[in-house]
Amino acid sequence: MTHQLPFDNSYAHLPERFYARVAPASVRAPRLIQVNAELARHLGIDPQWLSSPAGVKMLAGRQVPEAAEPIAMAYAGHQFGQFVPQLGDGRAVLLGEIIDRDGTRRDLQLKGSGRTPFSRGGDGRAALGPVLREYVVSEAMAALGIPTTRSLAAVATGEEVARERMLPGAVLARVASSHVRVGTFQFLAARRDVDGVRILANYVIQRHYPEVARTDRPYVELLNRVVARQAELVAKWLLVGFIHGVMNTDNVSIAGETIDYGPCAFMDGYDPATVFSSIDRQGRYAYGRQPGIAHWNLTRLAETLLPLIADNQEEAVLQAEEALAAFETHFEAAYHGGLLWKIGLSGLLAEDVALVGDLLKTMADNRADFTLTFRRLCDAAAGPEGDEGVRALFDDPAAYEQWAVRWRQRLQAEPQDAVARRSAMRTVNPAFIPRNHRIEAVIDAAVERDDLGPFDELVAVLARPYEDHPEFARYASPPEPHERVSQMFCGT
Ligand SMILES: Nc1ncnc2c1ncn2[C@@H]1O[C@H](COP(=O)(O)OP(=O)(O)OP(=O)(O)O)[C@@H](O)[C@H]1O
Repeated sequence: MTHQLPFDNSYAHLPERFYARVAPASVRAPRLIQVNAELARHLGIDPQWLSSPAGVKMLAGRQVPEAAEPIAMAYAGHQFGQFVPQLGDGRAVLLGEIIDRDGTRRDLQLKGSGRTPFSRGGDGRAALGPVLREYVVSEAMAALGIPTTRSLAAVATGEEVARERMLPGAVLARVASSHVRVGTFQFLAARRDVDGVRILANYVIQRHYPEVARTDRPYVELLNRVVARQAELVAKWLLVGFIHGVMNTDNVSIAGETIDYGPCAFMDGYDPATVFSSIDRQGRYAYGRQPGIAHWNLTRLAETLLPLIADNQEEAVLQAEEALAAFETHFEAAYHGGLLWKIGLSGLLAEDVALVGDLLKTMADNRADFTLTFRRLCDAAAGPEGDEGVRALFDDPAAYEQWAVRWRQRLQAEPQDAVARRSAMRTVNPAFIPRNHRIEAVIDAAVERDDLGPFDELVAVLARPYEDHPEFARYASPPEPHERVSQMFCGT
């Protein structure tokens, strides 16, 4: 373990037009909120050092480590369908890259660490609430097995930020397999910088998809890989009831990780039209629209790659369209396959898609809690004595019972030991998700009472989401009517 961070940087050596060199702003009185010790060790960083005054200074941007080459990355993006040619890290600084224990290159970025040349009118800061939200949800996603950026640490800055009112400020140390976004390609393409797009594409291939370098059509193969990863990612979101909330092209990671936990939320009662973001008035990013939006975003990526795919425009378009068309196949396979696992089936028969579709429809009609329904189905799969728990989640219990008759018949066609089936189902149906009302309570305690106890506890519960923790059963429950959070502000 070294006290010097083992940086090994690559992005900062790309052409200077891809980013701006910056220094994180110094903050007055940094105070550690949390260090993710396991992740630190995985990166070869001593968690004790990271928690020490020297480590906290680094996390707060007060002391830049020797081998760091801090930069703010440039990017553009379609925000709610509107193209903005110049966004970029307005409040984030990429300190450098670290090769982790598995040999994977990871970015270490400070989010909320001050103004950069891309800040536009913003203050470059982050408020404590959104930092805690991103920490909780990104770590929960990782524990659920969903590709995501990670949270290495959070520090309070001891300074206030001006939002709808004055709020305590914080910085999040975020780790990602890279921060290259669809918007990074768009930034270069919008400037007709084909050479830049090629350099970026080659960089991404080398970093994330080295296998395509040896193919005859590396750029269309790159598109194929990104399409497949995004399709699988969105399927995984749907399978746990996750709503990203702000699927702008600047929030689509080329590496296929979930990035930017702004107005995100997990559904309680199942309803595919659910929207949480207060600024998403049209429901553009509703739960059920996420696959279509992902495809739309990937089409924007494809447009930037056309000049690299083929000299002949028509030929390039044909190849790109073929790559984009594969989205649906990847998505359907991942989504339907995942749903079947969730109801205890591994083979796919023709009628299975309808069977699981009817369950979802019944859940929607009855506003059944998404997470609890599937978790309790694990017990019901072991025998009808488990039905009671599921039935109780439906306004009309008979609707569930009718479905369960068909389900049991279908289960019999795939004989399996009841205990084994229940155990297998419990590995894909979490008991704990970061429910919105719980996150709000954590933020409220931290911001209003300077009490981080609820945050620590929630992070600990969500680290093992597939296990029962009877002492934390209250975290598994949906909100009571008075606890329900129906809207999320983009609150930054
Ligand atoms: N307080 C702020 N000061 C300066 N720029 C900001 C601020 N808040 C957001 N931005 C910039 O506005 C754009 C959109 O913000 P958004 O909230 O989607 O991103 P973010 O949460 O800051 O970053 P990321 O996507 O890296 O998680 C980004 O370019 C971001 O850097």
